[in-house]
Amino acid sequence: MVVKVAAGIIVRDDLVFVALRSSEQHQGDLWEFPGGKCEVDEEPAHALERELYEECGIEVKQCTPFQVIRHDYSDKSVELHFFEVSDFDGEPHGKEGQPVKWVTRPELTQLCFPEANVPIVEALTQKSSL
Ligand SMILES: Nc1nc2c([nH]c(=O)n2[C@@H]2O[C@H](COP(=O)(O)OP(=O)(O)OP(=O)(O)O)[C@@H](O)[C@H]2O)c(=O)[nH]1
Ligand SMILES: [Mg+2]
Repeated sequence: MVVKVAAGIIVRDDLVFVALRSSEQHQGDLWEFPGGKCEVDEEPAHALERELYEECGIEVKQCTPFQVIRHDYSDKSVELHFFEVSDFDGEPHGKEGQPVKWVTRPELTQLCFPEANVPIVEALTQKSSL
């Protein structure tokens, strides 16, 4: 079974917002682009809006599909729908108590992300992206 996930690359002033996954979560203690699992029959864009409100307290106003990545972890297969979120209401924060930060795109390469995110970090650190 493949788990469908929506995740948001929240961008403002050329900074990107990232959050730390808790140690209890799958791929714990790694940085992530906030988001979560789609519910049954839920469109990824809808899941994105719901999850970013739940986890970061923002209302998405503008988002663009960025990349879809299918990845098999040893314990789980995921299909990650990444979106660029370029406009939103509210100030993103760790609404569930998770550590968060804004980083420059080059700084993304210094952080540990789940394996599935490697192509995303590469795309974001290429000069012409976003
Ligand atoms: N949100 C998010 N999940 C990611 C990323 N990369 C990645 O492999 N995942 C995987 O996608 C899956 C779903 O994410 P999630 O744990 O955030 O789901 P959720 O918010 O619904 O969480 P919950 O099950 O704790 O309620 C996890 O297996 C996680 O390891 C990422 O950048 N952001
Ligand atoms: Mg989540």
